[in-house]
Amino acid sequence: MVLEKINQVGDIKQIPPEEYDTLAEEIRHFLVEKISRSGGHLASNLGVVELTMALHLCFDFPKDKVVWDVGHQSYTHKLLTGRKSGFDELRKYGGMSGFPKRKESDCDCFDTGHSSTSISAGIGLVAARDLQDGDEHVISVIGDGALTGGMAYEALNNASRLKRNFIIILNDNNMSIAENVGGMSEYLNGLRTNEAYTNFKTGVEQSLSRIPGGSHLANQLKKTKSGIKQLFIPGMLFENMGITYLGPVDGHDIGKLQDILNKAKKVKGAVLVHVLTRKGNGYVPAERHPARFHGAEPFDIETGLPLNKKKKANYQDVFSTCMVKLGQRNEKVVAITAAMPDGTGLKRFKNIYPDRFFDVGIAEGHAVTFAAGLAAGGMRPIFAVYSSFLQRAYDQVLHDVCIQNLPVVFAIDRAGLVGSDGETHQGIFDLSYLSSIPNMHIMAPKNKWELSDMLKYAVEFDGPIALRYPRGEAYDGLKEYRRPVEYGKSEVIYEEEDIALLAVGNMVKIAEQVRKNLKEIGYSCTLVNARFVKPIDTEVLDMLSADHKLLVTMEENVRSGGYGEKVMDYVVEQELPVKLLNISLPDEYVEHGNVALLYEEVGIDAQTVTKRIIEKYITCRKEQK
Ligand SMILES: Cc1ncc(C[n+]2csc(CCOP(=O)(O)OP(=O)(O)O)c2C)c(N)n1
Ligand SMILES: CC(=O)[C@@H](O)[C@H](O)COP(=O)(O)O
Ligand SMILES: [Mg+2]
Repeated sequence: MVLEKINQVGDIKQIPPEEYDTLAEEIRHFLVEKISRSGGHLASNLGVVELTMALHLCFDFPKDKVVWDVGHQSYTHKLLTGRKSGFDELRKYGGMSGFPKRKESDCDCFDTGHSSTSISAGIGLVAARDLQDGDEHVISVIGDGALTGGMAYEALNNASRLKRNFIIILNDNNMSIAENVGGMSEYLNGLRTNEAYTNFKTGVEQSLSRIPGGSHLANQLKKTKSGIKQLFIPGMLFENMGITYLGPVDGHDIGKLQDILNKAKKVKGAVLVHVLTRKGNGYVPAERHPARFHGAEPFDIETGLPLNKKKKANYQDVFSTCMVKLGQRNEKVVAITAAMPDGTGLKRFKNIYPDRFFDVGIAEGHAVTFAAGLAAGGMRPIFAVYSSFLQRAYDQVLHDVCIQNLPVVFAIDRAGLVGSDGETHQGIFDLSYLSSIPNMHIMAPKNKWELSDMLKYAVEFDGPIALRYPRGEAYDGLKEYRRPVEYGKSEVIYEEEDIALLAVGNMVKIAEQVRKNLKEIGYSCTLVNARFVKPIDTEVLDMLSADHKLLVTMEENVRSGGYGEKVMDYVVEQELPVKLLNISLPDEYVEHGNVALLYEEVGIDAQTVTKRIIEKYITCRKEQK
């Protein structure tokens, strides 16, 4: 086994070139085998095996720096930098992250997770290097999908001013998670597929070189600003911006990759190396279904089918069905995604109403302002977006939607702990960052029927409104509690005395279990489904504080700026005679791991909450005596 010889960074340089192909094959085999058990980002990683090997052959890590955009494709890099054994605990709590982490290795120079940051970070590393007279190479590896994100353009705009070497590798597999979209994708398609053009260009160059003075003419033409230059230089867009373009090159040919990277090293200023790869390369199911194998659940290697059969509908399935119905009922309804049509459940809407569906690319900020424009133009836009990805559109939500009080619906998916993707992807801040914005309204459904009811309510609502729901299986309990959604009103599910649990969204399910535990040991306990986080239901707080000793707020969001703090503000301001317990996440980042385990870690599982309530209740009683 060649892979056995790879135990630390630099080991690949001892491997003879004739063994490179075998090593690539073994790495693929290793990745498929490990990810089939742990789950993870398979297709993107299989696509960059040779590219990563070439990088490690041409550069010296950790002295040289590579920034992986999104970072979901960094598995081979981890493998080549002494982290082989980490794959047994990949994405598990306490185990190796699925993304680059500075704390994991000195070969990871910059943490990523959200898209389109690598060129900015790379330029920062270059500036730091130059200010300190360093001589290391800085390389940013960005995918064609990530190149749809606005930050990447802002960074390219800046990169043109660089005087010293900075290498941008465009890993173009002609795919985002789903099909890639937009003008840049079209442009890259032109560069990658226009073989006739490439042949024509070479032909013209060769013909010129045969006539006296022809080579000189060819070189002169390359230097002009004229349109004829197009005949010689692909990647004109980058060239015209002052960024040298090299390629396209076959990203599965290690020799060619080494040649082009060695050329790129010598360029003064920013250079973009256009590398063509195939997502899922070498594993047939992933080649055929790159979207399904983008972020794969554990699967059977032979068939490629998931090992765990889905038993119940996900929130995303429920959302998908509701969207189709809403689209049918109201032709003003339009749906927007920022490159996540599959994950958010908008694919069916896209297929049925293609004209009212917009995939804007990995461009959350643009998506929000685009939605604002649609709303200002009389449509009812629903932007389905992961909680953590909406973080980067804060100003657009405030400046473009909320100041104008426009009726945009934010369907905030993956709200709460998402699990294996870890700290960059946990959706635990949205209640805080949205609720500080005037005019914004926020709801959270307790179960799948309420998601549907809230979505209908939101589409009719005249102003900005968000509903947040978690990743995965939709709760199908409490079916009989389905009173109509009313502005700012919560829903009292069980009414007793002493302790009142006020739970937000999916925490209602946990609160049910907590209530059961408390009742088993003799406590009397009310359960309220908060429904609205903004505005909070003050009437229910007035009512509960009259005949309860303790109000317990429960939410899957950080404490600062969350529901519990809003309740506390009100209770304190009104001097209500009741004690409070705030169950929320600590103001910290939560690492990767199984969600049930993370619940225990952060103390929002039913058992821990029950224990904390009993302790608090006992203290309250003592104080009252
Ligand atoms: C801000 C943000 N939005 C959405 C995502 C989800 N996401 C992760 S990878 C990806 C597609 C990236 O495509 P590309 O850069 O081409 O990489 P590939 O998977 O094709 O290698 C998306 C949309 C993200 N990580 N960050
Ligand atoms: C890397 C990335 O940002 C996405 O691929 C993310 O991992 C998707 O997560 P879901 O599996 O929750 O759709
Ligand atoms: Mg891609």
